[in-house]
This record gives sequence, structure tokens and C-alpha cells, in this order.
Amino acid sequence: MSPIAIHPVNETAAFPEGYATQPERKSTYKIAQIGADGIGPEVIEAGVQAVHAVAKKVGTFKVDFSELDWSSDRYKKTGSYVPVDYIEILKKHDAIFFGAVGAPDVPDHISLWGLRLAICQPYMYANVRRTKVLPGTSSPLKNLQPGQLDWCIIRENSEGEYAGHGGRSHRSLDHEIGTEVTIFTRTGIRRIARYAFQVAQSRPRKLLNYVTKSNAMRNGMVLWDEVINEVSKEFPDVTMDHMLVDAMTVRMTLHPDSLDTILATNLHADILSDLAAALAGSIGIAPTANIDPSRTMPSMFEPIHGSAFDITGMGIANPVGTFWSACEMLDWLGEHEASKVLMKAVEQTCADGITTKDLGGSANTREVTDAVIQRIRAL
Ligand SMILES: NC(=O)c1ccc[n+]([C@@H]2O[C@H](COP(=O)([O-])OP(=O)(O)OC[C@H]3O[C@@H](n4cnc5c(N)ncnc54)[C@H](O)[C@@H]3O)[C@@H](O)[C@H]2O)c1
Ligand SMILES: O=C(O)[C@H](O)[C@@H](O)C(=O)O
Ligand SMILES: [K+]
Ligand SMILES: [Mn+2]
Repeated sequence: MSPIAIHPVNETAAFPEGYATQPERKSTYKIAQIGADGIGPEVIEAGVQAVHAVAKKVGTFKVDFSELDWSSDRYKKTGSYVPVDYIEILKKHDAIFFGAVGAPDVPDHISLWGLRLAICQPYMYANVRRTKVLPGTSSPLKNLQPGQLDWCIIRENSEGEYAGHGGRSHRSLDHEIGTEVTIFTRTGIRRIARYAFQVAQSRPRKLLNYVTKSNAMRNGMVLWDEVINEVSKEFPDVTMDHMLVDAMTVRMTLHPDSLDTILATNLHADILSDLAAALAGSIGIAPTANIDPSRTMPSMFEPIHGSAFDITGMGIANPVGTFWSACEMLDWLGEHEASKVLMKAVEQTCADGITTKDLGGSANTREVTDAVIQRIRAL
């Protein structure tokens, strides 16, 4: 693999130019706040405080969070994660700031489909997941420095393995059947491919690495290859290469600096993005933007991680993934300066060694949050 010049940190974008600013800048943004389960409410509370601090610092806009109690607790009390008119409620907001869903006493497929997928799966077809090595933190890959791992993963977010097609029959008999039918459409592939090419085009390296499994999966994955190759003709300035997903895990681990923008299916990118976060240092740092590029629905921003039952209530959850998700949210709303200020404060906090245990530090959620807010004020 030929070495590629490494671009400086902070010059990378998650959203293509032209998408990243909403048509109308506002003096007050209305944000639906859904902490939901486990450490979700803990990190979202930290995120809300950081967003208020950065809005105050920048001084040109305010943020009005409305807290919604949509969670596994609500499900256990009422039988539903969300009210019937949940889409109408969400549409009254400019964005959704989400924690995590999942509880030890609710099956995971009920909780995920009841809340996160109920919101994102039909509407937000682009799932954008950035990862980089933050200053002052270290990757388990020995000697990897900030700048050598700086990726933007584009996850197809509406179809594929998450299409919701399938069923079970002959229940409890020996010949019981369970199917999970993977659905790919030309329209779905084309729109996410265009989005990914535009992201790649707006980043300095103009490099798109796309991932399929078109050796074993000889129908839908071959359609992916064909459509991506067609779309690539619209972007002659973007260099593209293709990886099979299994080999991609090897390349991510052994040659992280050969990758930049990465496009993959719903399930493949779900798995690769957890690996990406861990390779950069911790699952606790990575953000997610669930984007509806048409802006019909407010887009949803959340840390990549789940509700982390093992550390819930201990006050030690890493809030960095949530802060970075807040940066993505501010960017999407067009508040680029606020986004930069918040990210800079997070990077300074990491560089000063104020990190939670998952990153090797000894600070708790509160101490990291206070340190970030202090640095926002000082910038
Ligand atoms: N988007 C979502 O809401 C989402 C995402 C993933 C998992 N889930 C759900 O969350 C539940 C738990 O799932 P899981 O255990 O597979 O994944 P998880 O991400 O919750 O936890 C995996 C490991 O990472 C650690 N971790 C996660 N976030 C951290 C943070 N901010 N700081 C420090 N450590 C952190 C946890 O302590 C745990 O050891 C399940 O119900 C699952 O379905 C929800
Ligand atoms: O999509 C999934 O599998 C879950 O929502 C979760 O793992 C995520 O990555 O958001
Ligand atoms: K989450
Ligand atoms: Mn995941």
C-alpha cells in the first residue's frame, strides 16, 4: 500500500459542503433531548451543559432542549417507547440529541426497534461516524499519532440487514425457521453512494474506501458494487478503492493511515465503526450523526456507544462521544464556529490528560465535563 500524505487534524468534515448549513440560521434552536437508558441520560446531561456553555460563548444563538422521557422505563410502564404521534412531536424540533437505548430486562430487539430504529430507520438514510485519535490519548496501535487515524465512516442507515424483512414460523418445532432478509435497492444504494462521495470530496484527501462482501453475497452486494461504480463517474476527482469487509478489518488495524472516508452497508458499518472507535482509543469517544439530507425530519445525533449496563450510575461514562456528537449537531445546524469551539475544548481537555478510565485517565464524567466547560469559557 503506498503511503499517503497525512493532513493536519481538524481539517476534516463529516458533511458535504452545501448540506452542512440549514437554509435558515436561527436565534434559538429547538432540540429534542432523549437520554433514554443506562449511561444515555448521564452523557446527554453532560452534552446539554457543554452546548449551553458554547452557545453562551459564541453569543449569537440559544439552544432550547425539550426533554422527552422516551425510554425502556416508559416501555415498561405503558407498553410503548414513544407516543403514537412521535414523528409529529420530533418534527417540531431542529435536531434530536440522543443517548442510548437498551435495558437488561427488555430484549434488545424490542428496545432498538422500539426507539432508535423507530426514529432513524425510515427517515435518516445516512449515518455518519467519525473517528480520530485525540491529542493526549493513545491508540492500542503502538505509536499511532493523531492524524494517522482520522476516518469518516458512512453507514447506510435505512435498508440492508436492517430492512426489517423476515419472520419466524413453525415456532418451537425442530424445523422452526427464522429469516432476516437483506434488502438493497438501487435508489437506496445510489443516494448513500452520492452522499459518501460528496463527503470524500469535501475532505482534503478526496479518498473513498468502500466495503462490500460481493464474493459470498452474489446478489445485493454485487448490485452495490455496480451502483457505486456508476456513481463514481460523477466524482472524477475522488479516488476510490474497494475492500471486502473481512479484509477491511485487517487494513483498519495494520494500515489505518491508508483510509479516509469509508462507505459500507448498515450492518458492516455498525461493526466497523465500533472497531474504529476502539482502534482510536475507546468506544467512549466516537460520535454518530443520523442524517436526513432532505431535512424533512430533524437529524439525530448520539454517541456511537450503547447504554453500558456495566458502568451505569457510576458516574464514570466518557462524555467525549456525546460532546463530539454535539459538535456534529451544531455543524449540521450551520453553527460552525460553535462546533469548532466545542471540539477544540474537548481536544484541549484530552491533551491536558483529563480523561475517563476507558482512555486510561482517572477523571469522572463530571470532571471531564467541567474541564471542557472551563476551556470553552477560556477560548
Ligand atoms: N445507539 C444505541 O442506542 C445503542 C448502541 C449500541 C448498543 N445499544 C444497546 O446498549 C445495550 C448494551 O450494549 P453493549 O454492551 O453491546 O454495548 P455498549 O456500547 O453499551 O458497551 C460496550 C462496552 O463499552 C463500554 N462503554 C460504552 N460506552 C462507554 C462510555 N461512554 N464510557 C466508557 N465506557 C463505555 C461499556 O462499559 C461496555 O463495557 C444493549 O441493550 C444494546 O442493544 C444501543
Ligand atoms: O444499529 C445498531 O446496531 C445499534 O443501533 C447500535 O449498535 C448502533 O450502532 O447505533
Ligand atoms: K447511542
Ligand atoms: Mn453499533
